[in-house]
Amino acid sequence: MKSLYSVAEIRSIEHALAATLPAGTLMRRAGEAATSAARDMLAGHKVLVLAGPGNNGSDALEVAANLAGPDTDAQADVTVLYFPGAAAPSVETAQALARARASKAHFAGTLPLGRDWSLIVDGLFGIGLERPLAGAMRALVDSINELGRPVLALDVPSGLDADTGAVIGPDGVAIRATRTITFIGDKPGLHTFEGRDYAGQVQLAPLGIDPGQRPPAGACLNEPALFSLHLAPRRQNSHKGSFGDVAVIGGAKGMAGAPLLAARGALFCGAGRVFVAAIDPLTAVDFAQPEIMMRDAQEFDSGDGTLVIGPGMGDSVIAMRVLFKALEGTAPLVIDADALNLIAASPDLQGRLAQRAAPAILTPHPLEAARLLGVTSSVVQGDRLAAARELASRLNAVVVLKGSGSVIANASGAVVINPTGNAGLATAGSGDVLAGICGSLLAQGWEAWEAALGAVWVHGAAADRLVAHGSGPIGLTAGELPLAARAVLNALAR
Ligand SMILES: NC(=O)C1=CN([C@@H]2O[C@H](COP(=O)(O)OP(=O)(O)OC[C@H]3O[C@@H](n4cnc5c(N)ncnc54)[C@H](O)[C@@H]3O)[C@@H](O)[C@H]2O)[C@@H](O)CC1
Ligand SMILES: Nc1ncnc2c1ncn2[C@@H]1O[C@H](COP(=O)(O)OP(=O)(O)O)[C@@H](O)[C@H]1O
Ligand SMILES: [K+]
Repeated sequence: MKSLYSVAEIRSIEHALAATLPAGTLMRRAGEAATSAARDMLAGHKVLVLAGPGNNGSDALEVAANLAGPDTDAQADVTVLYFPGAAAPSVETAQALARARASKAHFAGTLPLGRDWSLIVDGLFGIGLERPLAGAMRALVDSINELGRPVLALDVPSGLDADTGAVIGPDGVAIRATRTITFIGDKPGLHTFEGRDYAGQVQLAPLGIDPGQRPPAGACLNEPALFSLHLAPRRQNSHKGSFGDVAVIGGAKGMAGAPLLAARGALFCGAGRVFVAAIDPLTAVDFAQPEIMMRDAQEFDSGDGTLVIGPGMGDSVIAMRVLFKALEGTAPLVIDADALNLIAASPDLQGRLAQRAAPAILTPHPLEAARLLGVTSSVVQGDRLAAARELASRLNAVVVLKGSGSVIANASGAVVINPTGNAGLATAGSGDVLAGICGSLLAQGWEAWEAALGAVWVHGAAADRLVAHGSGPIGLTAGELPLAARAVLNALAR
């Protein structure tokens, strides 16, 4: 399992280890691991090392000392910008500082201009960041980001909250890294919200601590192992009834495309039969996808099939009535888009949803999640893990909080962050396709938790596959996702 540790969890691991390891051991190991990552990235010899007042700065000073070396033929020409704190440095920091000063590294007072840095090492702040970067430090971070040179961040890009992936603000700044080498355990903030943009490629350096010495983490990264129990090649002796029915309920006037996209997501990920039950039926057949059966939502009886409710559904009286009926019934549900907004506006519907025994997956984007929680979308984005956890527990459902690094949570408090997908998905209709894939996996007998994890993984990997083949991220369309998702799912099942 790819565990993700909160700052509090890292601190408690650190606390437990302090009793067993000689002082400074972890800092030296962090310095060595980061030095080797820096050497790996270094194409040239001019290195700028930014060292802050805490232990993140000590790690950086270790890197500076290692890269510059005491000998004249050391490979790197290292410049250090060191920011001592108001308090006296710790014994470890003082040792790292003495090592760096004894090396060939130059200490500068301000950012030297006109130097073509081969690599910048960011050791300003790690998990000890307490407030937004201000003054000279803020200006320095702006200048570093403008240089556009390769940056290796130590532990966490400075300015980023390791728990939430938010740049500490308001109107905050953070180092934009090419790569982040993170120590002891990986951290959620590197993988969601702004974290993916600021951390770049994430590398874990466990510092010699074996996983058995670490307590279970509160979150983890999504990976096929988490849903592989449902991945299997199809039996030859199967028929369409073996793979379930999905009915997508939605499609108010002017929004017919949304349920069709969801239906295609469901069809191409293997549901046996797929229906669109439209609020305002416009067409008897989808000529581009004649396999999809078109029905009128008011007359439709889904039997024991899976319902995907909400895409393009609107907020009419008919939409409300159909949603009420779905919540009263016992069908497995995927609840998306307008259906989420209707539920957000009705404490009665929220109560009914929470009381249901049948599985439900909710797929809100941040604004929909905010409406459900009665807060603003910036509050949701400010702590995506907490928001997803809270919604799952309040509404007794599996929740997929969408966006860069989608967060999947369940009512028992499990939280997973999805690493697949890219900004090509920031296009109308891609969420509809995701809802359809969720419904498809539910209809094929997957448990709600694994269906959500599998669908989010496959949906993101489909977008990654399209980008790898040149179809995006700019201009990627939601309609291209179902075919790519099919390829990803079949590859996984093999
Ligand atoms: N947890 C561990 O066991 C290990 C931690 N290590 C390093 O230690 C780091 C944590 O060290 P610290 O707890 O000293 O924290 P940091 O080095 O992240 O920063 C804390 C210091 O910065 C000050 N500060 C915080 N925000 C500020 C701001 N916005 N402007 C100005 N000053 C600010 C604090 O008052 C404090 O002096 C980790 O990120 C990692 O790099 C590694 O050496 C390996 C082992
Ligand atoms: N920048 C991004 N990086 C990764 N995934 C993204 C990004 N932007 C959007 N997505 C994904 O695309 C989908 C968009 O869904 P949604 O916002 O509901 O759009 P729509 O309602 O138009 O279909 C979600 O699965 C979301 O996680
Ligand atoms: K840092």
